[in-house]
Parts: sequence; C-alpha cells; structure tokens
Amino acid sequence: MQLNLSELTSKKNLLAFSAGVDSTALFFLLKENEINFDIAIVNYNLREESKEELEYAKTLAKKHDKQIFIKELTLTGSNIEKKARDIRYNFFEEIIMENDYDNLITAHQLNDKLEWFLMQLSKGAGLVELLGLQEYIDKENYKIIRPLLHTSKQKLEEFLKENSIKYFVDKSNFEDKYRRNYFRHEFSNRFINEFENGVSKSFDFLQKDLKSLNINYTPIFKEKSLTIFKNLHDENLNIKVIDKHLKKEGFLLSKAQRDEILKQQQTVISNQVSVCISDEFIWICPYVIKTMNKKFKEFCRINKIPKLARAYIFNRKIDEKKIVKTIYS
Ligand SMILES: Nc1ncnc2c1ncn2[C@@H]1O[C@H](COP(=O)(O)OP(=O)(O)OP(=O)(O)O)[C@@H](O)[C@H]1O
Repeated sequence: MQLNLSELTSKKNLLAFSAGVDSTALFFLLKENEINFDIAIVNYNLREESKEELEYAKTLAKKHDKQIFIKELTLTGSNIEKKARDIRYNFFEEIIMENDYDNLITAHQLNDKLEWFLMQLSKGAGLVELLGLQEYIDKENYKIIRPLLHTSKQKLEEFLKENSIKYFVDKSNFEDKYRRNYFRHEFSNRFINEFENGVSKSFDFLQKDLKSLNINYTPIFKEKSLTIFKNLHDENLNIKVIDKHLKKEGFLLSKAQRDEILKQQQTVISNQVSVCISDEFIWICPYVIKTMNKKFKEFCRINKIPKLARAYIFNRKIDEKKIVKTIYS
C-alpha cells in the first residue's frame, strides 16, 4: 500500500475516526507504521448503528491506549451533509487548539479523490478545483494530512478482511441521495477497481502540472484588510488569486465583475472592495473615500501604490513605508 507518512513521524497527530472502512483501516495502518496519534469522533445520531460505532471507537481507543475526543449531538433539518462537515471541522479545530496537535489526519482515499474530481467536472471547473482534495493543506496552526489519497477503497477493505478487523459500513452511502453518491455508485468505484494505477498516476501528473503553474495564493503583505499579492502576469492566474481571496472574505465575484477587474486593472466592486492590478502586485482592500495629505499622496505616487488603495491605507493608519519595504524586498 502506498502511504506517505513522513509528515506524521514524531508529530502530535489527531485522526478523524468514523469507524467506517477508511478510517478504521487508517487507524491500524498508522499503528503498523508506529505513528503516534489520538482519535476524534462525532456522533450525529442520524443512524441506529452510530451508537455502536461510537462504542467501537471507545473500545479501540482503550485497547490501544489512545486518547479519544467525542462530540455527540442530534442533527436534524436540511443540508445535513454540510452541517455535519462544519460541525466536524469546528470540533477538530477546537481539540487541536486546546491540545496543541500538529496534524489532523483524515481517511479520504483514491475513490474520494475521483468522486471529488467528477463532481467538480460536472459543475464546470478548472485544474485547481478539480484537484481540490489535496494530500496536504497548511492551516494557520496545523496541517490537514490525507495519507490514503493513493489507495483505493477496495485495497483498504482487503486489508481489513485479511487482518480480521471489524469496521462499519455507512448505510447512508448506499442511498443515492446526494450527488456524490451518484458518482460513487454509478461510476467511480467500478472505474477505480479497473484502473486504479492509471488513475493514481494521472492525479500525480496533474498535481505536477498544477505545481508548474506556480499559483501563489500566499499574500506578500497583509495588514488589517489590506492584502497584497504578487502579480502573476497571467490574467487567468491573477483572477484565480483574486477570486479565491475574496471568496474567503465572503465575497463572490460574478463573471461580469471578473471581466471588469481584468479590463480596468483598477476597479471598485459593488462599491465596497478596491481591486488593483499594478505592474508588480495585486492590491485588495475595502473601498474608502478620504482626504489625504500631500506628502502621503506623493509617497504613494513615487512608490506606485495604486490610487484606489491609498485612502484605505491612510484611513487605517497602515504604515506605508512598511508596505513598500516589505513588497519591494
Ligand atoms: N463522524 C465522524 N467523526 C470523525 N471523523 C469523521 C466523521 N465522518 C467523517 N470523518 C473523517 O472524514 C473523512 C471523510 O469522510 P466522508 O467521506 O464521510 O466525509 P466527506 O463528506 O468527504 O467530508 P469532508 O470531505 O468534508 O471531510 C473520514 O475518512 C474520516 O477521517
């Protein structure tokens, strides 16, 4: 089985454990590879078996001397999948902050990666979105690591059966209720069973292509609500960076707004956000009107701080010399 565990060695790891095929297999694979970890489980009380699953998690934790973090609730209403995910990740973050974990490990596998890919493909997506399920994600205070992304569900099932390890099958996955399950049952499981190696290799090639595009989503300067990125000198990449940043801030750009940004290079979106693409940088900040003194304006002109970003910098007293020093260094 192809597992990349190097990032987990000698670290404090938390495994998101659901007692299903994937996370049960991962539990034992981590043990087999002498990786230290504790577990966290959320019981939404959506299914009768969830109580047994929780009991199983407790038993495993006790037997293998792991700490276990449990959240119990009764989930109701609509949009269950999203609600469950939000609750789950918030719970994991709380545990990580309170207990100083380095990594959150989830048991997503190759079938999940293809399902994600197909779901994005069905909606209309580019390379970044198609490859959205990533092996490593850097969060502010920890990493999310998915060591099973090269391993098929079938292989994990075989591993569990060969070693007579108990696991639970999530029945909700059998109802073609959600779009993802349509892809799972109609297509991706059969496809992976037949072409596992090719699919895994293709994802690696695509990942390398994505890396070559060198899309840098990390700002080179951030203070208050002013964010500055490097100009990537490619319209498609620049708009991706802007789009992603604004999405994170809760601002969804329309196609017309994206076109406007690229056409004007300096523009105000919905009377709220200034977006400026200068020769070397992309500047994003709230749109503000403010009278500025001559000295400040002159400094901005000389140092190519775009007009639409100036009032915000002045108003919020962000040190303009510090900006210039940082971005030109
Ligand atoms: N109830 C749960 N408690 C703890 N961990 C869970 C739970 N459900 C899922 N996980 C973790 O998340 C992984 C993915 O689970 P699943 O495929 O069911 O979720 P998903 O809808 O793809 O969620 P997401 O992609 O948002 O993590 C599991 O392998 C497991 O590591």
